[in-house]
Amino acid sequence: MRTPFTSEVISDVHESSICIRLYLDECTQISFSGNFNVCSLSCFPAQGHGAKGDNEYEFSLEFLESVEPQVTHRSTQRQVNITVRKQEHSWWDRLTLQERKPVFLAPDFDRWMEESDAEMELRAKEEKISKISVESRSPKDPYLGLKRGYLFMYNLVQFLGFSWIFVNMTVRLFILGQDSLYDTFHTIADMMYFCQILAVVEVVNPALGIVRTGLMPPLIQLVGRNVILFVIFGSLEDMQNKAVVFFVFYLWSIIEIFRYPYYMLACISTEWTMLTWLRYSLWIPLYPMGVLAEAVAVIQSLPIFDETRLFSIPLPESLGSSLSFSYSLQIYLVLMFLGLFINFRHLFRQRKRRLRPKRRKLH
Ligand SMILES: CCCCCCCCCCCCC/C=C/C(=O)SCCNC(=O)CCNC(=O)[C@H](O)C(C)(C)COP(=O)(O)OP(=O)(O)OC[C@H]1O[C@@H](n2cnc3c(N)ncnc32)[C@H](O)[C@@H]1OP(=O)(O)O
Repeated sequence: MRTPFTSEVISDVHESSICIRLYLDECTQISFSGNFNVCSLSCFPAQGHGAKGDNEYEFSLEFLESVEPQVTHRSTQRQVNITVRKQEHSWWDRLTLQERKPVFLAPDFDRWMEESDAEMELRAKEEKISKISVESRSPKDPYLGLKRGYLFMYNLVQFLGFSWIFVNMTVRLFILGQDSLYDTFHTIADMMYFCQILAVVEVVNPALGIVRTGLMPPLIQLVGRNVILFVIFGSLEDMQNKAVVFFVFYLWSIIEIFRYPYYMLACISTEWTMLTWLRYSLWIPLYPMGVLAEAVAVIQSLPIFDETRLFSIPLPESLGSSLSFSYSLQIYLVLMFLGLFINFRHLFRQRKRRLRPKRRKLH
């Protein structure tokens, strides 16, 4: 008697069954004959026909617990798959009675299942079924192609805009060194104005149901950035040649050169794992750094607003001449950290949802 396999038998274990795969050596055809034993000791006798003629083959395994006598098997030219049903549906600590597994036996970890995997698998199946039933109940959107085309173009334009900003700032930093920090505004502001005005679309999109996300996080981001860009930098010439402009613009642009391509791929139902990871991870250091840089800009602008009285609110003479805009900005400083907290929590949830490990595919 010989074993029908070359070097190893691969097996995988599920709650209710075991699948054993034999990789055939000289056999081109193999058929199992006779009955397989009940209880835990199973003999697998077979007749094979191959290059070396007809041969009898056999191997045996003593399973940890009892198995059903009926065994199903399917043969191809390269391998035989034997499925053995467990008598009781339960999770086994190991496959064989003997603690050391036979040398010819190797687990197939791609298909191996443990109790926790099975639960995950069940949950994934339930989620899939409920998704399919929701999809089948909701009518197909006739404007889907149009919406996707519009979003793709929007994201492309933003990606090009922010890439231009990022590349321009990086090149200038390399060529001019520290000097480049002080005239960022004059070289970059027009493009940043364009991108940030266009970003109004990001609040309009969820409001019109074009993208399925909350209104608040993009609104906080839009208002937050535009206050800094238009009110702090745009209206105060004294702020425009400060180094903080460089840090604010650079931090904004780094996140966007990953976020917009991610959205572009989403529009064509494509996903690159690395890009998804970057989109949902880079914000962890960048968002607090960005808000910190913005807070520095606000703090630096306070004495300038006090001095210039720009945007100050006129008061009745009895209360003094006017209320400096710097008071509003001090309240805004508190709101900024509240906004950071709301968006950080939102992005953290999004990250958990998007980077959830994908379930292993079985069979
Ligand atoms: C009432 C107003 C109060 C104002 C108070 C003011 C206080 C302000 C203080 C805050 C200051 C913040 C200023 C900002 C600073 C910085 O930017 S610092 C630099 C670093 N910044 C970041 O890291 C933030 C980057 N921004 C974002 O991540 C987002 O813009 C977001 C608004 C924070 C979250 O976006 P959201 O769209 O909700 O999440 P996503 O996971 O990205 O998308 C959800 C789904 O929607 C789809 N989608 C969204 N947009 C698009 C699009 N343009 N095109 C295509 N698809 C889009 C996306 O694919 C997701 O779909 P699913 O995957 O199917 O869920």
